[in-house]
Amino acid sequence: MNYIKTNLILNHPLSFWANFEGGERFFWYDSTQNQLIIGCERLKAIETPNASYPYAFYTQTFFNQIKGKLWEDFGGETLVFKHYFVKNNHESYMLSVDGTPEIKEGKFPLITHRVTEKSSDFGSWERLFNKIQENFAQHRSEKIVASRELEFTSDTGFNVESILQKLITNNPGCFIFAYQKGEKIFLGASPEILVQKQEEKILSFALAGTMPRLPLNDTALLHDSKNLHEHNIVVKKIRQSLLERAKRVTVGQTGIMTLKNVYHLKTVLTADNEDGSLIDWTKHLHPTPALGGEPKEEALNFLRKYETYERGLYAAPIGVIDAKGNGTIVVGIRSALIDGNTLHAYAGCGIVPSSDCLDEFNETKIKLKTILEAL
Ligand SMILES: C=C(O[C@H]1C=CC=C(C(=O)O)[C@@H]1O)C(=O)O
Repeated sequence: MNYIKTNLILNHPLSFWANFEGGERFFWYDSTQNQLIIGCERLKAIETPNASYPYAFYTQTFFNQIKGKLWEDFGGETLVFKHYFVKNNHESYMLSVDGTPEIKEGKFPLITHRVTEKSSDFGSWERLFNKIQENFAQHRSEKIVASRELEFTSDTGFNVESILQKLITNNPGCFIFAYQKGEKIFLGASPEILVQKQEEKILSFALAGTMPRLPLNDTALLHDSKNLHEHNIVVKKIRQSLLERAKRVTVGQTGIMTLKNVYHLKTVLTADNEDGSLIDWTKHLHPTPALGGEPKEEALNFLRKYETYERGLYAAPIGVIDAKGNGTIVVGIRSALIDGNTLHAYAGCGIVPSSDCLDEFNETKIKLKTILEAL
């Protein structure tokens, strides 16, 4: 495809996004590299990212099949767009395949949304938690990542530009994403790389094990047996999955990732890519036991049966792939789906036999703050 490149300096990069109001569009900000990519107006869905398109936007739903109306026809495609805006430390430009649109500068004030929570049901969490403990008692699995969906409404609707700005400010070190199709927008700030490909180098984060960000918890987390167990299941599984396709795999030292409200245990794994595209690797790794459980199939069957709502793109692969096939796929956690005046927020946590029901419930509440503090 013949994309025309035009230098474009914007006072506010969201002006590009806002210019395509109501259309299909995606937003991607990698704060680790200070790189922003916005794509607007679907050109088409493609099978394999290739040199014809500067960037492809990839989403894969958590489960292969979608249940219910909310997530119907939303995600599960590799999309290329007619117009892109790219900004990094060196350049700021637009790429367009279909004429060069005029971009008007906009103003993007920060809004404080007044939201009402539909209900926060500890009873249903407790039932799910107890079912998981039964599953452990029957030796069917060793870890299951349970989640919650919460509904918030706002009489005035949701101002996506304001939410995105707050997500960026509040979450250094994270990947800020938004995908709009029709009336619905999925957005969030994920700290977790599922797989990153840079030529022949493959990288994946084992990110699991959490404590609230309070003094001394960073060191406590490194020595907490429940969290280390939860974490090591993920390290072991990702290492094994990488070894199935790569000869040399390196497991880094386990350390702490510090986020606005929580500490996580984090281990970086790297491998040499012998063959396989970023999408092949994504399909091979998803879901790690940081999002699904161990063993994978048992956890997936369990979650399908006992979680009462559809996960859609929550905890599922989402990211950007460039023309050379390099890119980053994160997992869509610390996220929400906005549908008109309703926002569905998601948060989960890894459950192991020694987990405590109330502690884990409280952990999901802290993780939900990523979204709630951006409203
Ligand atoms: C599933 C989520 O978090 C995962 C990522 C980091 C730490 C996690 C944990 O400690 O349970 C989860 O595995 C979520 O935020 O919804």
